[in-house]
Amino acid sequence: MCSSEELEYPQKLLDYQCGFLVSKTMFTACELGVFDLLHEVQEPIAATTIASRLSTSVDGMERLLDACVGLKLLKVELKNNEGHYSNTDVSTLYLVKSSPKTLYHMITYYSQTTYKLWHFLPEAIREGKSQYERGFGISSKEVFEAIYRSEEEMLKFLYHMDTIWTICGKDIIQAFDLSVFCSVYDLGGCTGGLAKHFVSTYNETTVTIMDLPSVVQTAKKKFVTDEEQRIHFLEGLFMTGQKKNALIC
Ligand SMILES: C[S@@+](CC[C@H](N)C(=O)[O-])C[C@H]1O[C@@H](n2cnc3c(N)ncnc32)[C@H](O)[C@@H]1O
Repeated sequence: MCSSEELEYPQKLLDYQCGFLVSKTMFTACELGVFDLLHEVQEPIAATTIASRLSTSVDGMERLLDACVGLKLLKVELKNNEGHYSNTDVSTLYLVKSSPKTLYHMITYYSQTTYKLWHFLPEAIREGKSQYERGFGISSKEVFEAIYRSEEEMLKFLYHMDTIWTICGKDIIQAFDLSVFCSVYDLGGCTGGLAKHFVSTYNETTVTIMDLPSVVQTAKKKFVTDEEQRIHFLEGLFMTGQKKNALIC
């Protein structure tokens, strides 16, 4: 049932209609390095300075900064009649690239990959298939071949996946009592985001991550340190219909 307010004024629909404008404003500020610069300078600075440091137009930057103030991603104060901008506490924690809790990698993935693919949502619904071919010129039937179309793209995806666990991993692990399991296999365990929370919550548990060889090699190099000794890796393929590796859990 709709409320009479909703029938009088379609606020929800207007919000849905404009949702992508909000997303793209935050994505753009992240990608251009606005939050990183403001974190680096550690004091409120004018739009002209920000535009010059980030090599953008002044007019465009002023509009972006004011939109970010409206979205509460930035703060502004007047000094000599000129707006000076700084990060909010939330932006410092989640939007600055160097923060341990940064969403930067997930945001840039959404901006550069997910956003582009969602442009073809009508085609995806009509055809019932992913739109990597239209979006990125990759015709593979295997979606992970498209996602991992280059080493650079694979790394971007892995950082994107890892970010999710830095935000909600602890809550997910603590939502269940998993203490009875001393040996855990994480199929498609990727960078070990879940595994790290597992071994830090349960002192006796070992986790074996099974993933594609290239992913395992990158995870070992860039995401899991030697100190995390209770995390092991297994290279292989699952669900391909090919009997390349037997996996017994
Ligand atoms: C959506 S990601 C999820 C990653 C991880 N479970 C997480 O939550 O962060 C799916 C994972 O499955 C892996 N994967 C996809 N197809 C695979 C296959 N045929 N064999 C092994 N791993 C595969 C990918 O490399 C990726 O790490």
